[in-house]
Amino acid sequence: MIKGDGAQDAVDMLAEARSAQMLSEAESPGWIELVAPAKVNLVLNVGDRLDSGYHRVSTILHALNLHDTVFMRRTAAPEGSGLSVAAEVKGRGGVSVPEIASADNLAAKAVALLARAIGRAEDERVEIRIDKRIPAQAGLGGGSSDAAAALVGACRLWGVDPSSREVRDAACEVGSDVAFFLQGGCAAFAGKGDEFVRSLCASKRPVVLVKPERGVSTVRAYQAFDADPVPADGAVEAAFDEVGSADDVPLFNNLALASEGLEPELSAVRRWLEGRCGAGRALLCGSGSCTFALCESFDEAVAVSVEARKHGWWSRATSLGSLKAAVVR
Ligand SMILES: C[C@](O)(CO)[C@H](O)COP(=O)(O)OP(=O)(O)OC[C@H]1O[C@@H](n2ccc(N)nc2=O)[C@H](O)[C@@H]1O
Ligand SMILES: Nc1ncnc2c1ncn2[C@@H]1O[C@H](COP(=O)(O)OP(=O)(O)OP(=O)(O)O)[C@@H](O)[C@H]1O
Repeated sequence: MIKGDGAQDAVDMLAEARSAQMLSEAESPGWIELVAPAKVNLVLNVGDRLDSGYHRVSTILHALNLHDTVFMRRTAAPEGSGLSVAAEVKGRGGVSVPEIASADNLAAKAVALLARAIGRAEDERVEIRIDKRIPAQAGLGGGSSDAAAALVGACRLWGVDPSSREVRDAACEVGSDVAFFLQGGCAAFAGKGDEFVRSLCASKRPVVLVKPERGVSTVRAYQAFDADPVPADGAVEAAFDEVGSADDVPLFNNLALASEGLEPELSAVRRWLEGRCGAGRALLCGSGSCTFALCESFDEAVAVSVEARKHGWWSRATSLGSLKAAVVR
């Protein structure tokens, strides 16, 4: 639900109070707290469709300081009951969360996959609680980041090495963006988006995020791309191979046109942001429906965000950062 400025402030304050309550809960024995950052794709260069149905991509992803918070603990379960994983999601800071059944939650799926991969057969219950500040179906990778954080959390609870092959394989099986969140900062990935190529020097640049109410399904965006593919240009390929710093990456996303075709409001958001932050500074986040724009200062990002909310759009001022899925407490 989109709210006006005053209502938004009240919701933010209430969310912080509730969050503090959850933190003290997490401080009780057995709970660990993890950070699960959002991402943007500075470059998303979609190529051929592979036999697997996935597309070959070259992408440069960057973590944001906007993040979900994931709480986890394990408790004993009756003998013979095996492993059960329960995940619960609560929207924070004005983010409304779709109904996600525990078994469908990407964080719960990731933990179950890892247990299978390492042959863990204890009778136990793993509980996951997610404070969600990253909107869903936004192209910000929220579900994927929660999954990466849950993998890191399970490693801590079970004494598993988070850099092990089993963790990497479980990440790739859950989704193509998950591997990035284990890496964090700014990094180039290839394959279906899950093959690490190299790290780039991360930026701290302020950004503003703007999302219309409706989301975009990633599957539908790639289908629309196939119906009318947009080729990458040579300069983008060179940047993918050579640029060393996030601040020097030229923004590019050849999936954006397909998403804009599915959701015409996305072009309006992009044009509106270009008018405020400058041409070439605004880009769709992955498959959308969120668009980000690079700003000169945090003050500018806040001012644009306040304006965007007046249009009924969800918006946040944040910045690029070096976060990755990690235990914080
Ligand atoms: C748009 C991006 O977010 C950019 O980082 C990713 O490419 C998508 O990442 P994701 O949400 O983790 O996507 P996945 O859960 O792996 O895939 C969802 C669906 O998107 C399509 N998909 C995804 C990645 C890819 N390289 N090619 C695809 O065609 C497939 O139809 C797939 O079934
Ligand atoms: N923990 C989770 N958080 C958010 N969505 C989840 C989660 N687990 C499962 N989902 C499902 O995944 C769908 C996509 O959610 P997500 O927020 O990751 O989208 P996205 O930002 O477009 O992803 P991406 O950028 O990786 O394409 C949601 O519609 C929801 O049904």
